[in-house]
Amino acid sequence: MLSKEIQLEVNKGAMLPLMEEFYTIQGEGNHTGTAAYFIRIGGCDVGCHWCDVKESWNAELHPPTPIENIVANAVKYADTVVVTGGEPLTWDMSLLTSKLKEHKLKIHIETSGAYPLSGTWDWICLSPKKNKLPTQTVYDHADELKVIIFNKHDFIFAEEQAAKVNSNALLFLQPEWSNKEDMTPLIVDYVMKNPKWRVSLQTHKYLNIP
Ligand SMILES: C[S@@+](CC[C@H](N)C(=O)[O-])C[C@H]1O[C@@H](n2cnc3c(N)ncnc32)[C@H](O)[C@@H]1O
Ligand SMILES: Nc1nc2[nH]cc(C(=O)O)c2c(=O)[nH]1
Ligand code: SF4
Ligand SMILES: [Mg+2]
Repeated sequence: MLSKEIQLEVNKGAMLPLMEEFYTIQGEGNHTGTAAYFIRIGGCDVGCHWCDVKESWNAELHPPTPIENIVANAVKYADTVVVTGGEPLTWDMSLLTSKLKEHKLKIHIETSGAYPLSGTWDWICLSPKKNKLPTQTVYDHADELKVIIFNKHDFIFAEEQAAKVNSNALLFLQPEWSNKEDMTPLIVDYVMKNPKWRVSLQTHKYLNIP
């Protein structure tokens, strides 16, 4: 149990349950291959059965950390920060993103969109989930839509989500990692037949980097 004072700071977004921070190469989506500092914030109740960071789900396992400390680390490494989780929009991202902007960092988010958009972002990657569909604000502001393909039905879900996202969003299909041998060939065929989509791979896993 957090003390009342700390809980209030977390509610404001002045402290956040930090799981890990690491400097690496963005492995997925439009910015694949580019250096970025990742900030992984704990807490997610979406419950994807194939989630590759289930350790992030329980926010209580991750220490409430002042955003000043998070920002002080980020500025040492890169000019681009990727905020991920867990589900970062569980929390109010306004204070974190305004502090990062004071240091002129480019700020990207990886989100399921399950909660309303908070914070100010240079790039929003929306990866929608069937269990808890995105809120309208995230569909409206997403820069890229990245749908995970675990089975054939997910192509139908991908088209439904593409119809909901704003018309400027870039469209990506990404194989679910444990099923990639079966799904990647289907994605390749699909993108050749439907070239508005692009292939996204989790390249950091092939490179054995975080
Ligand atoms: C771990 S999530 C954290 C951010 C946010 N909760 C979300 O789902 O977008 C980061 C990205 O990894 C993707 N992802 C998670 N598990 C995956 C898996 N097993 N295979 C492929 N992509 C996965 C998510 O869809 C999301 O795009
Ligand atoms: N290298 C690398 N790229 C990523 N892109 C999105 C990630 C995430 O977990 O949000 C991720 C990650 O965990 N590692
Ligand atoms: S929404 Fe993201 S963090 Fe949450 S369970 Fe799904 S993939 Fe994992
Ligand atoms: Mg990841």
